[in-house]
Amino acid sequence: MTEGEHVVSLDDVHVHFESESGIFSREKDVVKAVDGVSLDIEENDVVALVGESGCGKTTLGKTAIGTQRPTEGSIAYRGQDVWEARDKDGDVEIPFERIRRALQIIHQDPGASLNPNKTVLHSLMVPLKLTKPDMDAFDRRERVHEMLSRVGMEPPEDYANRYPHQLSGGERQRVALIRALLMNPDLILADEAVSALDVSLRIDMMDLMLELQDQFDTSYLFVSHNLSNASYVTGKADGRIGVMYLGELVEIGPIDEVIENPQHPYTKVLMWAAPNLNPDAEEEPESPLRKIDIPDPRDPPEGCRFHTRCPEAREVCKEEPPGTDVDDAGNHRVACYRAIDDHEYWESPELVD
Ligand SMILES: Nc1ncnc2c1ncn2[C@@H]1O[C@H](COP(=O)(O)OP(=O)(O)OP(=O)(O)O)[C@@H](O)[C@H]1O
Repeated sequence: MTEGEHVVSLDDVHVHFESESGIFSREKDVVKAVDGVSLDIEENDVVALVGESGCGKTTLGKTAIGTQRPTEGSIAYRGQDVWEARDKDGDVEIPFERIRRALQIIHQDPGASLNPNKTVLHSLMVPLKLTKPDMDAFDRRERVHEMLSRVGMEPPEDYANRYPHQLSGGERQRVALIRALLMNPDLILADEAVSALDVSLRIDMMDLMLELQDQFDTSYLFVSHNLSNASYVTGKADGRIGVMYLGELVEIGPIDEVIENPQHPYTKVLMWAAPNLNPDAEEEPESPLRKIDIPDPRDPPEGCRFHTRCPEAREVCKEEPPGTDVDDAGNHRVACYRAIDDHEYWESPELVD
């Protein structure tokens, strides 16, 4: 990788979905699932995206691994535009096939991505055939057994011969993780990958992912509606947390800074809702939101999208969307006027409903 090239770089990415608004209507509604997000993912990075259901986390994650085409903006893998590679447009330095292997996913429901009619051994041989075509069948089998032992599935010979339905949810998720890792990826999108597991298994799975990160030299993009999980995994890995609201990345920064010094009022709301991150929660039983309902993503509010619910909103927030302000080190970004000391926000009247 030459200097300045990130593993994955999203530049002003928009993903808008069109849908018919009604049976008799010819009008198209547009859902702005992702709206103007820029994000760089580095070597051995851990980034978690958090936010309420429907805020665009999965869509942004899929865009980052090249399975969702942006409607505007670009995504590059090690400097190569992913969709130009896919379309064989211009000078393609990294073929799409290589990019697809480098960018992997594990889903919330690994059962859905494992073939129910194939044994664990069969499913795990597939990536090895692709990445190590010269390896013979005996060595492949050994490698699969070694990986099963590595994730605690002992005896591996037994697990290798099982079908997905003969595994628990946690075991299936481990197989999905091994399968992704055997592709030698540079980035794994873990889309709610631990959400379906019970709490102790969740921690085990997150620990395992981080332990294997060093061995496999990969980065992770975690998508989670649960701020506690996201902060656990990024805290352990010294990673970053990105907060999404209605298609926008409203705050991103190193985990300690975001949790200890949240800048966006929406990040503070998410923390209020995560009791283990907010020791004062018992003293603050009232939700800090002005309104509970999330606005319709087909018709997001003008100005700052959060102004309709924000406890700190002022008249000026109804006008221009706030740009992202960056701290001195340039690594904690927040899209809120409150981050700018001399902004006219501070003179603007409070918003009353
Ligand atoms: N293929 C699609 N066609 C139309 N709309 C879509 C499509 N995929 C997602 N959306 C819409 O885009 C918005 C963002 O969805 P997305 O799944 O990315 O959010 P999310 O934050 O991951 O939510 P969740 O946690 O519920 O999965 C939602 O309003 C969703 O309904």
